Amino acid sequence: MSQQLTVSGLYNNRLVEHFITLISNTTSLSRDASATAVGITAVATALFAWHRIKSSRENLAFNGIPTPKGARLIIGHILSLGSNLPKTFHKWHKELGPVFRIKLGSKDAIVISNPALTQDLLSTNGKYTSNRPDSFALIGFKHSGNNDGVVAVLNALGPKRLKEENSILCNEADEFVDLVSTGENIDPLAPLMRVSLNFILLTLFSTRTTSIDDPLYKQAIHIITTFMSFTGIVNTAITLIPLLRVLNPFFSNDKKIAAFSMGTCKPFYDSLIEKGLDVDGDNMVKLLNEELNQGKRGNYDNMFLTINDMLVAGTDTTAVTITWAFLQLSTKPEVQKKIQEEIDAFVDKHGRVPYFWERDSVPYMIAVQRECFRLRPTTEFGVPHAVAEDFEWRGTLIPKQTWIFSNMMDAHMDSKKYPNPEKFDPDRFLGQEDTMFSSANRRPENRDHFNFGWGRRVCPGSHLAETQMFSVWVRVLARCNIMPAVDKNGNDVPKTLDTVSPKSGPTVVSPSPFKIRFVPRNKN
Ligand code: HEM
Repeated sequence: MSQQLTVSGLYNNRLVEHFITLISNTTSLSRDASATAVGITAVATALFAWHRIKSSRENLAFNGIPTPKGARLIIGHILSLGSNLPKTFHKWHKELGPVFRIKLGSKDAIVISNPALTQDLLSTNGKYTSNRPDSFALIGFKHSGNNDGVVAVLNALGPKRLKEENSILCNEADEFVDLVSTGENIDPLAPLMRVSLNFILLTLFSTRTTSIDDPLYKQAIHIITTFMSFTGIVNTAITLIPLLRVLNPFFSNDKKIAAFSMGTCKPFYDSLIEKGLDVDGDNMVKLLNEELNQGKRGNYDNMFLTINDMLVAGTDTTAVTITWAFLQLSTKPEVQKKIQEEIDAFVDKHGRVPYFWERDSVPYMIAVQRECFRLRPTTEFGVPHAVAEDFEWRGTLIPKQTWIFSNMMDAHMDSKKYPNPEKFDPDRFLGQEDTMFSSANRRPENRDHFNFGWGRRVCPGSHLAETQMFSVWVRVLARCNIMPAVDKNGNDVPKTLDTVSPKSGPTVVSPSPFKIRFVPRNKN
């Protein structure tokens, strides 16, 4: 026994030693002592080799990427994240630099803020960094790497097709203005969600909702917000704590989503698809069914993810972006006035407001849109990427399945790219005439902002989002002044980015409820 322990002692590893003692204690009871010694030595050698490989890999892994204090066994940094994630990450960036790593339950994650480094990690090394996390909740996102249906649909909805479909966007935007331009206090988020939702519903199924009380609206928004509630760093990380998953298998997001997908989403989508296939004229489900099912009716499971992707990724993103921007505009009458001068000049000449492809007639409005979007990103940390296989990045091994979050909040406050980043200064974007869509595919120094993500995963719906945002902005500002809400004595109750808190949790960060007014303009 003492001899065996001396052999194991060479390895200078308490765990291995303990393991060998354990085996030798049990085996030496029933076997010949020398055979046992050989067996134990073999096991110890194998364990030692495994341990050395593991520790040398661990030493190289994340070599040089700092990590904040406060990680605990099993839960990692979850308890240190706090309730205000952008603030916590900003503090960690200040302490540790533009790249740091954290543990979210059992998961390794990298948070990166510097745009040039993010470009290098997520675009130049996109071959390794373009997966989505296995356990990432959004079914559509999770599978769009393998199921490129949604990207195909969105490509089909490219600039040319969107020009043809422009009247749909304009009609929806006009209806929005008709509805809200009462001068009453109103929270614009729900009616703006309806604008985005209707466009997707009309394009896919040739149907639309008639109001925010329409059961179709309610059910669609229920599905979208439920999916969204499964996402977000903290929500997802908590479901990754192995112990909790063992105690309660339903703690796993996957199980919750699977139950929700089959029980709620499938019947909803099946019925929409059936109706979409029955109508006269073209729509996307007819094309999809032709392509995927050779036009056969009855089973549409293979269209489900594409449809879900479109609805979930395309509805609240755009609506939330416009809502944050209108909040910012509501306390900036002088900015609105300058935009309205541009729009009015166009209307005087052409008898109508400009379309998206005529955006060079409203350069100041475009610059203001970009500045609002910079100051309040729609997703604070993008949509996480996951590492597909171990790879070396700047002398550091980044292990397979590491998650990567790009910190949009900090990237948009980079004072080299955006001098005086805290200041609302649309002039910084004047002269950038290209679309956000083309800017999103440029090098970071030539990009306007980073809201549409990175590399191979860059948002395929950015053109649709931008066209829609344009239609709504131009129609609202042509007809209304956006003003603060008033209290019962008629006094303004101004709200700003500092006083309307973001609803933390899901990936898309919507504002807590707030009200503003759309007051019809008196052009004289
Ligand atoms: C202002 C509105 C929008 C914002 C801010 C936005 C932002 C994003 C971001 C940050 C990503 C992840 C990029 C990355 O992984 O690096 C993404 C992905 C995606 N977006 Fe958008 N998006 C918007 C509108 C839309 C619209 C209107 C659609 C289509 C209906 C859409 C469809 C998608 C899809 C399908 C993906 C997943 C792509 C993939 O995983 O390969 N998005 N979006």
